[in-house]
Amino acid sequence: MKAAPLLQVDQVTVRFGGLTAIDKVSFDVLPGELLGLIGPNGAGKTTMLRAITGVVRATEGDVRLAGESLKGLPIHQRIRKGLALSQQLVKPLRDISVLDNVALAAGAARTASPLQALMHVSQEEEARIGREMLALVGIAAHAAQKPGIQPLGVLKRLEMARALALRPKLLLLDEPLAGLNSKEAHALAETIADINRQGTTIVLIEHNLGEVMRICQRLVVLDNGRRIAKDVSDPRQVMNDPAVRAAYLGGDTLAESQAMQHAEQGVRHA
Ligand SMILES: Nc1ncnc2c1ncn2[C@@H]1O[C@H](COP(=O)(O)OP(=O)(O)OP(=O)(O)O)[C@@H](O)[C@H]1O
Repeated sequence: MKAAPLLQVDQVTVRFGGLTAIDKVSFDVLPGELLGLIGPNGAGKTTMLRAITGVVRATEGDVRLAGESLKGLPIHQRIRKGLALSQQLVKPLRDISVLDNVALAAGAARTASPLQALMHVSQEEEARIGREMLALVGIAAHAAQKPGIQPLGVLKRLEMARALALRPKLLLLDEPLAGLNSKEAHALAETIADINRQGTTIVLIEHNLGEVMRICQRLVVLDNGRRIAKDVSDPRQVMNDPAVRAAYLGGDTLAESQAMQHAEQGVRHA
């Protein structure tokens, strides 16, 4: 029997004034999955993540986590229910250590505000979770250092560790590989696959299609706010779908043709 979906996005529409950024999009995420959410620039990927986490309100439709509707819930309550978003822009607290940044997030998972998290009694437990998460994302050696001196690759991993410290049922990753060179991107993609193998369900937004196809089990493709491409079991087949090729190549921007190149390299190397 097929497992019940962990996340159900049901006919979600998001409008900004006259612009429809998401148009009646539906998809499910199964427990344990690593699902890629892809599409060319402006397709609506980030808006979809924001609608899931409650940063923007869906104009229509519903999002359910473990069967429970999130309609009307503010961001912090959605986090309590098991969502965590790791953002593209990395913004750690610069004056405390890498470990304390993660421990603070672990505390915030159990209290209502960052201030309460700071004063939380079981700081040892939070530090333990912090160390565990830093090891999981591969930056345990940086625990005592300040974020200010860390390269982007480490900061991206720190951002991921902070999201994981919330012990989410579902981790949403918004372009984690952006700005990294190909070697760093490959290594971080491997870490994301590892996090998934160790039990975290993940939705990954990413333009680096080679890495997406290497690590994702299934893809949802957006274009102009709509879902395109059939649901196929092999993500590498998705790039053969004429609608997907047209969506990526139709824009004719450098980024999009690079995306296709990445995809083709990914298929060759897989
Ligand atoms: N807060 C907002 N107000 C008005 N329009 C918005 C807002 N956020 C996004 N949009 C518009 O919604 C559409 C989808 O944008 P979105 O950022 O979700 O796309 P994306 O697929 O994440 O793109 P990219 O890959 O370039 O990050 C775009 O036309 C964008 O200009």
